[in-house]
Amino acid sequence: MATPTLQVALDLLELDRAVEIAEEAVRGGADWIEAGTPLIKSEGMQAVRVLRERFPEHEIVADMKIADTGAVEVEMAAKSGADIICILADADDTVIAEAVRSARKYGVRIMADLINVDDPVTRSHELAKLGVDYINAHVGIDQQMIGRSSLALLRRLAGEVSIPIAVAGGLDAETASEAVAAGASIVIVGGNITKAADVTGAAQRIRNAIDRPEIRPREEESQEAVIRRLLEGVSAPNVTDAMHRKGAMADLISICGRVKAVGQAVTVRTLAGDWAKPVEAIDVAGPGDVLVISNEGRTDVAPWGELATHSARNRGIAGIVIDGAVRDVDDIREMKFPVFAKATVPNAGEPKGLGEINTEIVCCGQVVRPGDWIVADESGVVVVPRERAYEVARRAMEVKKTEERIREEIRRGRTLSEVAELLKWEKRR
Ligand SMILES: O=C(CO)[C@H](O)[C@H](O)COP(=O)(O)O
Repeated sequence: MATPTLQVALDLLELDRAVEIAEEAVRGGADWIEAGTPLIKSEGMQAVRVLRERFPEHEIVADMKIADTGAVEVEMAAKSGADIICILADADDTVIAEAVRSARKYGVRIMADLINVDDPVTRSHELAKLGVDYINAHVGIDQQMIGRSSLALLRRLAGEVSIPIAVAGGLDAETASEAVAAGASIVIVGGNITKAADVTGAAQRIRNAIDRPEIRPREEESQEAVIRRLLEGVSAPNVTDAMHRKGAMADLISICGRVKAVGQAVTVRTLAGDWAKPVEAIDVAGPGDVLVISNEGRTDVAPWGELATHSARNRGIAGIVIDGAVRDVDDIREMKFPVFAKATVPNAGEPKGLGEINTEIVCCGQVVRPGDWIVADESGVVVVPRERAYEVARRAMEVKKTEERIREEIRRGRTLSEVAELLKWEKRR
């Protein structure tokens, strides 16, 4: 078997950063360098020209995702220095044929990207007949976030397609290894190299994995377990970033400081100071749940205190969120239990039993339904609608990874404004 090719996809907006990351990735063993679609949209063909100039010995891939005017776009990329140019596999045959004719004229190759193609096997046969050089079994970044897998797509194609197959979409060292074992000759990796603080190390790990592919048995994980694992690995700010700055509850503080709670909501609506329903909800909730209590936003009377916290902890409850006040703060702090409240106040109310458990509530400005996911840490509390939990958890993890590289660049001496090119990206109107 020929050595698989490792292609690093530079899906950034800033050319200087992209070049620096490419240099580090090449040191880690990347063979081909891709000007990713966002980079091309941000910097135009200059991105391809600069990469060509800086990496004369490497193949440069221009991920144009061509949908129309195949000849013109191939010509642009070829004249800028690309060796391989990407086209959408579901572009019309007229576009593909023109792109291929143009590619032959300029001595470059065409890679067809199967993103969103309904019948990838039939389309791959057609593309091969049209003269395309490579097929890319690609699951796009947004599609990955809802759980679609590039490996599953690759496995449908393996053995069916006569031209070399590339694979792309959320690959890491483990899945890259599986991709080679499943028949990929080109492994395309974006975020899991380019977002790493140590880009060279990340590329090296993937290089080793594809040079010596091995399949390790995977443990099946339920979707709920995946969501929990991902959310436990990110912060509340990562989560609201992933939700376009939505979902954060207002005015809450962490009573015990640096603690974290992740879990599905058991909701409680109670009347000011009536602590019967909050305490009954401890018995309704299971291990790993978060009690979210709406107390009419009142901060002059506490429906929660030390004994309730003790009981919740015994039951394995992950945390408590109260649209109101708590008391016995010194004891709760000793327990280091995740309690988030608006205020502290010494007086309790009475257990009258008014209110309800597990209905939709509004807590600190956010609608919370039973089963919605809660992520709470020292920055505050975020609600994730249960039907979007998997996607948001995946996106939050991507936010965290992106920050890892930015943090590294700041550590090396750039300002945040420089890294993000804030002046360039100020909104014009
Ligand atoms: O073409 C792309 C997105 O449309 C990406 O370059 C491709 O998906 C590889 O990046 P990642 O490994 O982060 O998925």
